[in-house]
Amino acid sequence: MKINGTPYRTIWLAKDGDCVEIIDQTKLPHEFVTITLRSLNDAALAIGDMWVRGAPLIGATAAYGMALATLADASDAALKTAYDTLHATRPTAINLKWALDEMMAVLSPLPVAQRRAAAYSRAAAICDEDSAANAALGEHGAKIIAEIHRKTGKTVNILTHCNAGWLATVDWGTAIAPIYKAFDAGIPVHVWVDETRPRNQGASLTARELNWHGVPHTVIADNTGGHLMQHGMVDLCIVGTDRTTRNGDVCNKIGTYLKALAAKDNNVPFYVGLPSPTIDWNVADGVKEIPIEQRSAREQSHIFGKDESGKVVEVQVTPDGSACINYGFDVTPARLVTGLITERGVCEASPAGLKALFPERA
Ligand SMILES: CSC[C@@H](O)[C@@H](O)C(=O)COP(=O)(O)O
Repeated sequence: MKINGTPYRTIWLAKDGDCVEIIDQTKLPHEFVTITLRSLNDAALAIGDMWVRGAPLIGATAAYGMALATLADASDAALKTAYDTLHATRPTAINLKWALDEMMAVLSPLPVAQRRAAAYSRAAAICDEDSAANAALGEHGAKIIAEIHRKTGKTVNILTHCNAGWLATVDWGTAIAPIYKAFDAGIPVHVWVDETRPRNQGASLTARELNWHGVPHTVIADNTGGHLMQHGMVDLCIVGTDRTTRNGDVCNKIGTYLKALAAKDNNVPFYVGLPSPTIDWNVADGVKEIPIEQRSAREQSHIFGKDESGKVVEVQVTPDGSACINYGFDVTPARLVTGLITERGVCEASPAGLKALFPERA
């Protein structure tokens, strides 16, 4: 996507052909800074400390992390260390394991001397595949938005949670890709952006990228969505996901479940955008089986923002001594999901729906 007319992806190979460049998302929305990753450990830090985040981008960064590891050592033992190091960074997004497994499947059978070139080639392909899948799911999802506009003749109001735009992927985004495609096709849209405490990915990242693209949007406190839905101010919800089970349960940023409940109560369609590497075919019951990341309590007790002088500062919002807990994700059961928007089309959030689109996985 473009930033002030310049096309960007969220991750790309540096000019030297070895290092990898990323956008430091911890600095957004106030500063645009890129970081050069030079080693396996840099890639692991980038994922763990959320310089990059969002399930597809976590996967792409892990793939390049494996490639960076081969610069130092491409032996079987070194690959295993790289796999384990990267896999331990964040537990919930299945794209991480998917990308690592893809890399291992390509690298393990090769002689050590051929692994480095093969690793860079597969990592680049994973990035291209993610971009293409998201563009395709965007086209499918845009048809849903277009249909609502055809029926109402009015601006389509879409609520989204967290950041599932191009910053969360290699390009295009998942939940936001349909919005970009609809907007670019001239359909009038307006996005309600949940701020998404505690890390504020909505307020800082979704708002930032919608703003870059010129898409009309309004940032709301996380608790506002239900009220808007009761008053007919939301035509549909679209969110992303970090892991969707073969039954269609959707794990996504904490607070997604409450939005799905409110949507159900108000007959607002609730869609989920996802490229197929986000489907965990090994898991059926999302509530029971998906590991939910718990991050530092400091992300709950403190908040970053820009002060009057333009300096970015961190302030404490809770009293000294109050305990905080920070669950990163929750699971929305399939029964609350209207449909899954994938690169192959839209399906019901159910085993049958997913099997129909991905018969080779049945
Ligand atoms: C296209 S991204 C889908 C999800 O990864 C996104 O909605 C999300 O929850 C990201 O969480 P984050 O903790 O910022 O990595």
